[in-house]
Amino acid sequence: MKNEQQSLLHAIDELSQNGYYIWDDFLSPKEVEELILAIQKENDSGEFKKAGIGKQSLFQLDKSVRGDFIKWLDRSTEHVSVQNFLDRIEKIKSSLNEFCYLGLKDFETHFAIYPENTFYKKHVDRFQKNAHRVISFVLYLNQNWQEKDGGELAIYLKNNTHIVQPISGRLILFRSEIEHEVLMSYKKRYSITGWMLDKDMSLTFLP
Ligand SMILES: O=C(O)CCC(=O)C(=O)O
Ligand SMILES: [Fe+2]
Repeated sequence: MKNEQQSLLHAIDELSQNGYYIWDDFLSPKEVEELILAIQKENDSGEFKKAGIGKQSLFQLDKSVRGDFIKWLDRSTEHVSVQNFLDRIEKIKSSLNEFCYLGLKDFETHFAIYPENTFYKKHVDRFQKNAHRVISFVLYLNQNWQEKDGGELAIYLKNNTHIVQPISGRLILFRSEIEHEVLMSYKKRYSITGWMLDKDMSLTFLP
């Protein structure tokens, strides 16, 4: 059994070699449970908004591209489970800077709910108008996920496609310029998605 520091170093090593890393049991079932309760509470109080594509003036809503609903997260959250998750991500970010000199300055993250029969078409997270996303991460919160539920993440690597099941407690990290897609989800799908940035979040409107 690896200790926390060894797991972290292993993740960073794999991420830098392969461009992505799947970290199973990143959170315990109890931690996942608490995050699901937090998501449901926010959703019940109407905090989720239909997700758009593009930034600022380019922002648009288009159900034929993505069907998820999101709620942005930050440190002011009342949910301790979210604060703990943000701390874990912060630690990965610092280690990536320490060992890979990525110069990451900040990260942004949101809860995501994909209702039944929704998807997110093939895209990249880093593009001309959103050039500051360096590493994407997604934590999955789908207890008892089964093949028939769908909603897998397809990542399109140079020579092969990797299909990632959105299993509870699993974190995936990948370079934001890699093409990827959320396949049709036949069951309500919960996750936390985020991006590590090479600029302070308040400055990302700058080139
Ligand atoms: O939920 C996932 O598996 C990926 C989500 C995604 O690609 C995005 O929000 O940009
Ligand atoms: Fe994405």
